[in-house]
Amino acid sequence: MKTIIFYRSSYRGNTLKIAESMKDALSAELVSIDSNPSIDLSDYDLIGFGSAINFAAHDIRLQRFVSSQNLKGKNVFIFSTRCRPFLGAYHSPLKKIIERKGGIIVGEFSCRGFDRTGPWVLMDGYNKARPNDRDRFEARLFAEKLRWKLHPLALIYKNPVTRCSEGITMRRKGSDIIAGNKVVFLNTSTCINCGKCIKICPMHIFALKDTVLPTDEKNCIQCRLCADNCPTFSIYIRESFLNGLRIALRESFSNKLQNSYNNEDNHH
Ligand SMILES: Cc1cc2nc3c(=O)[nH]c(=O)nc-3n(C[C@H](O)[C@H](O)[C@H](O)COP(=O)(O)O)c2cc1C
Repeated sequence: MKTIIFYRSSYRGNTLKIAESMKDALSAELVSIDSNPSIDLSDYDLIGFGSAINFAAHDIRLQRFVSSQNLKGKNVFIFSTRCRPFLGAYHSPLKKIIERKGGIIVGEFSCRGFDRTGPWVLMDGYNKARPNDRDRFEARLFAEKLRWKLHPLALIYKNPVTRCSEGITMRRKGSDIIAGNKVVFLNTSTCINCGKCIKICPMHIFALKDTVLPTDEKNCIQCRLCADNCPTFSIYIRESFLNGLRIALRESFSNKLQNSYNNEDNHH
């Protein structure tokens, strides 16, 4: 599926982070509209447009760029980063332009982005460190889902095949498959089974069954070595107070964590 993503990310590069995650998942070309691109879109099966929300709508330059394109019959998705916790009608102006140009909107995505303008200066910025790993993970899932939705065999083949092996909780999110349950989330659609996480995890929570899976996530200590070293950003660790508590209890009242750490042969 030939895909191109146009973006503008002029404030902090927030939207670019999201665009890059989508680019990877869709094997897309990524083009900044600041380079004044003049590209014939007739060859493309899917076209993405994304920017910050600036004053309750997509960046005005992106809106103008979209207005100048011929999108007749084209599948289009849009995305944004924004400061406000909820999206509301922020996407409406761009959606109207796309519809006017004959495009078909097949998906939309938005997440929060760091903002240190206006009142947020007082607290040295709002949405600190956003988009974060989870936002990028969600962006990839969104893109994967689009890929499946637009697959020529999508009607017959409604969900991607699960590469599940016994004993692993599989969580369905839309049509994407995530292995793991509460702590370690592995996007099996994007995982390339390189085994880097198996090698790097000090707690030996990953194992190669038919494919790489987090088989022992209860022993995860949230060190993030796996997520930070995953070449396809397919791992997300849910850091939470409860998980911190679980680790502390396991460490204090049993030697399960120590055993897992010491057991070099565990699951390899
Ligand atoms: C000039 C300006 C106007 C903005 N207006 C809004 C707004 O109306 N609503 C909102 O939620 N965020 C608003 N923001 C926050 C940006 O949408 C947010 O920081 C975004 O992630 C920036 O993305 P970028 O780094 O890709 O440009 C505004 C930021 C700037 C700089």
